[in-house]
Order: sequence, then structure tokens, then C-alpha cells
Amino acid sequence: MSVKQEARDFSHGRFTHSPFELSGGQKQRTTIAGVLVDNVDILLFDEPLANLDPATAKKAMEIIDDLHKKTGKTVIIVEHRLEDVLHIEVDRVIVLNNGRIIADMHPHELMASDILKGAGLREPLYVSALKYAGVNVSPSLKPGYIHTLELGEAEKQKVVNWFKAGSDRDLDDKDFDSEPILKVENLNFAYEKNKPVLRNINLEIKEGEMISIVGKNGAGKSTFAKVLCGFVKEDSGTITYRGKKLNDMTIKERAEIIGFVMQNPNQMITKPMIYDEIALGLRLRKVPEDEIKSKVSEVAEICGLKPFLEWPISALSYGQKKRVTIASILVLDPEIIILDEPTAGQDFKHYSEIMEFLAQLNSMGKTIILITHDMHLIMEYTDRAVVFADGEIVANAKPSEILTDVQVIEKANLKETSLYKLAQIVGVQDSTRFVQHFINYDRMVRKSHAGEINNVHLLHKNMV
Ligand SMILES: Nc1ncnc2c1ncn2[C@@H]1O[C@H](COP(=O)(O)OP(=O)(O)OP(=O)(O)O)[C@@H](O)[C@H]1O
Repeated sequence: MSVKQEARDFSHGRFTHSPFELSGGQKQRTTIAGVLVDNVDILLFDEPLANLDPATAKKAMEIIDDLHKKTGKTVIIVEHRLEDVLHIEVDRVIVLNNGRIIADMHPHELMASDILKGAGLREPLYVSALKYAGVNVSPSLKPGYIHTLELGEAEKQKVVNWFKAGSDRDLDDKDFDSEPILKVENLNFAYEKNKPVLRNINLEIKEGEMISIVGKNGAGKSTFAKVLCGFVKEDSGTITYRGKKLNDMTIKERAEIIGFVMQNPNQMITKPMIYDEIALGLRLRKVPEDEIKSKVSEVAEICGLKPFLEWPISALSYGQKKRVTIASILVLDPEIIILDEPTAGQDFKHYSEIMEFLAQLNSMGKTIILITHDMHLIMEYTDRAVVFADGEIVANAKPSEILTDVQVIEKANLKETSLYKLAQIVGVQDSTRFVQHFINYDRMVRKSHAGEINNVHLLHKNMV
């Protein structure tokens, strides 16, 4: 197959569509396809997987691998999603930290080392699980990829023992018996007649929940958020907020209740200077300037933007702009915050800072809805995942249940977690419980490091 044909297939023939009609993931697919069209010697992919749903990301890596094998071109992939890249085999992984190369080695060696953790990067989940279980992860286990992993009986037994020792003590669900803060009933929406984008959506969200919305590219996740905020008007159905009908409220009234951080920061930012952008909403609400100053400064601190407050937006990277848009919503202190792909394009340090900050806000009662393709994120931070596929909700359950449900994974373009495969390798039948055990254990470990984010806690006592 020619490179051009690969490109056409991967873009799903969307070369003739306007970019404005495409979902975030559809745009990303089309961009990758654009690179494939040029016949060059070196292919450099800069975060090719950002915004792609897990199954499409897998396909993107297979296409890149295939191109490499067929054409012999040199391929360089720059990514934060290491575990997703390692779906295919690479010659080496180069780890950069503060502008220096701190590792340049085969994935087997890298996983056996502590380099990723030491640099504040995320290890593949099965590698973390092996280390939590006390397995001595050496290159001889071939730990670079889950599909090459070779565990002996002793190592398997260690993982099983780790699972058994903890699984009975695993935490129960948080109890939310309060009235829903948001209730969506029989919601339908289409941008164009006879092309439904949301079909009969029914969903309840309880006050204080932190949930994720996941699913295929183009499934209608961002559109759903836009309907909730009133940016587009539903064709039918009702949305209630604390029992009051939200449908009849204006965008401005809804913005007092729901803050929406959009997927693409360039669509949100309107001011040339960072300070002014974060202050904008408060100024529109006629908050006094000295109060604005202290609130902007607090939020900028959390979002790692304090040193840049007097900078022009144009000097920021995509990830930094994303943090500006998060800051500009957080500063308004809405009751419900919807974040569309909040961590796309963030390195693990900023990912952790943003997510720990959101978790803190949530623990103080804010309701948080995260639209994401990051399966690690949903396990690490959310207790419930709502799965969209082709405009419908196809599942609504705990992440450990979703990510071990082959049918849902298939329907919604998700990807089973490597923990599911690890459970199979070591012979644990109940893979859902195994994944849940990892989630609980990992949260406990992270909690024990929580001292590092005390400043966030203190800051937000005043804000919430
Ligand atoms: N302004 C628009 N006009 C017409 N169609 C649109 C418009 N915006 C989105 N769509 C279409 O609506 C569908 C749902 O898009 P939406 O952005 O809600 O998906 P999504 O689930 O958020 O996808 P992704 O995960 O890729 O961000 C897609 O098929 C998209 O092409």
C-alpha cells in the first residue's frame, strides 16, 4: 500500500472536510495523515497520540511501525504516552530531563531501572505493579513491553501474593446518596438534520463526584459538554441542576454554575497577556482589582504559571496555554467543572500537579467531570467512568470494570489496561479485582507522597 493510501485510510477520507467540523481526535488523525503524504527520509512525530482514543492510538502506532518496516525510514516519536508507544517495538528510548539526555537505552533496560520514576515520569502500569509486588524487574524478564514479558514461577507467585494480601482489604466505593447536582434526561442533539450526534442521553451526576467521560473520537463527548454549558441548544430532553431546569438558563447564568475548560486552548484564549486572560472572567463580573490580583496569583501558583504572569500568551507552549485556560476557569470558582482533555500535551509532572490539584478541589466538594482518552487518568483519579460510543452512553461503571470489559472496550475504542494482561499472565482469574487492587494500592502510595502538594491544600482552603 502506498504512503498516500495509508494516509487516506488513516484520516478516514476526511481530507475534504472543514477542520471546524471535526472532533479533536479527527483533527489529529488528519494531521498524522498529512505527514504521511510527504515522501521524506526522516519522519518525526511530535506527540502523534495526543487527543486520539486508545484504540486509534494503537492503530496509529501500528501504522507508524508498518511504515518503518516497509520503507526503512528513520522514525523519531516524541511522546508523553510511553506505554502507548511501546505497543510497538522500538530500537531505543531517549529520556530527556531539563534539556539533558538522562537515558538512551533499550526499553528492557529502561524498565529494569528507576530512571523513569526518578525523573518524575510515568512507568507502564504493569511495570509499577511488578515493582509494587516486590518482583526484581531485571532486563532478563524482558519487561520493555507487556507482550515480551517473561515471568518465572517465583515472580508470578509474588504478584499473586501481593494481590491476595491486599484484595480483601481493598476500599469500598465512596457513598453518594445525595440528590444529583446534574440530571440529564432523554437528551438529543444534532448539528445537521438527520445526523444525530447525541442520542437519548440519560445521566445523573452527584454533588462531589469526580467522574470521567471516555470513548471513541467523534462519539459526542465534547458536544455533550457544550450542550450542558448552553453553547449549543439540545433538540430535546431536559437538564436539571439541583432540581431546577437548566435548559432555560442563559450561557452566562450557566457559567456561574458550570465552568468548561475546552479541549483546544487556542479556542478559549482572547487576551494577549497571560494575567489579563486569567483575570478576564473576574473583570467581567466587576470584581475589585486588588481581589482579582490575589485570586489570579493564587491560581497561577497552582497551575505553575506564576513566573509567566506578565508574559504574552504567544510565548507559551501548547501545554502552558492549556494551563492558562484551566486557571481562567478555576479562578471563577464554579460548582461544577468540566475539563475536556485537561492533561493532553502535559508532561507527567504537570499532569500530576493538575490532577492532584483537581483531586484536592474535589475532596473539598467540587463536582468534576473529566473528558479524557487517558486510561491511566481514569484509574488514578476517578471512581466512575461514563463511556460514549456513537452518540450514546454504552457503559457507566467503575474504571476497573470498564477496562476489563472486552465488549465495552471494543464498542468504544478503548484499550484493555496492561494490568488486565498481567493478571492473565500470572493466572489471576478475577482481573477486575486485580485492576481495582492496583488502583487502591497505587492511590495509597501516591497519598503517602501527598506532603509534596501541601501548598495546594493550603491555598485552596481560602478559595472553595
Ligand atoms: N461544529 C460542528 N459542525 C458539524 N459537526 C460537528 C461540529 N463539531 C463536531 N461535529 C461532529 O460531531 C461529532 C461529535 O464530535 P465531538 O467533538 O463531540 O466528539 P468527541 O467525542 O469529543 O471526539 P474527540 O474524542 O475526538 O474529541 C463528530 O462526528 C464531529 O465531526
